[in-house]
Amino acid sequence: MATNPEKATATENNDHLIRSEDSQHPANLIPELCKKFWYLGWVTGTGGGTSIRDDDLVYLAPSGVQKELMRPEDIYVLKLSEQVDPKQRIYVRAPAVYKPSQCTPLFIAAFTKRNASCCIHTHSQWAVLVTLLLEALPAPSNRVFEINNIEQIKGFGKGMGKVGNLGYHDTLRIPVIENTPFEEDLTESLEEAMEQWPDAYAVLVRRHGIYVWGDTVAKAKTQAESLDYLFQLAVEMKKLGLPWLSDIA
Ligand SMILES: CSCCC(=O)C(=O)COP(=O)(O)O
Ligand SMILES: [Zn+2]
Repeated sequence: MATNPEKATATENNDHLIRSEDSQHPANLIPELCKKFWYLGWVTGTGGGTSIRDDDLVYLAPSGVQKELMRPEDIYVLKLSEQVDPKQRIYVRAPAVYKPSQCTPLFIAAFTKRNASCCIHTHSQWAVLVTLLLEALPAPSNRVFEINNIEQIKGFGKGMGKVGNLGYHDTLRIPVIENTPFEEDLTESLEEAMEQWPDAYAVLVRRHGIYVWGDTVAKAKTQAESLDYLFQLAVEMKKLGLPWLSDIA
């Protein structure tokens, strides 16, 4: 069932939460990152977005805005510990003119279920193409992207809370969930995929894009970049008739 959020209000203005001279402050970093992601084709036409958690505070973009043109004053802030009902979010800072991102429950899932500090949602065409290539396969192969023996796989951690990164010969697996008409209705299947694939740092959404998270903003960003590289490579490999999995020792 769609739970399209209405305009959110905060009890107090709390503008100090989004005003900082520090370029690394989430309210400055989210617009900065989204600008970079727009140039990569990840947040085209208002799609996609990024959220950052700093301890209990979660920083979110508004819904339906040009993500590359956002400013710190457009950013929503909520306290994770204050959320009781997902349909009645409590914001500690909310811009008057917008609604919060439809991706809010999905970002929150990455923070609560994975203890992530950053979650990036892209509408990258490479991610979408990979889900389309997988769609043609029989179940359950159509529900996971797998690739091995490619150097860029080393860019991924072994799993949240685990030490070290994947090795060159390891197989990187990214689960795929089916799209829904409303973004927030993806939450249940995203959470199920997180349960089923505890070491995954990302979930692909068929014909839609991807959610990628990390223990830090830098890890979420570099993993999103590594994935996009691998998806582009995978599409080109498919065109050349090359397999994504190989048994090179
Ligand atoms: C053309 S974007 C449709 C909604 C979507 O998939 C998305 O990622 C953006 O949601 P938001 O509410 O953050 O604008
Ligand atoms: Zn989306």
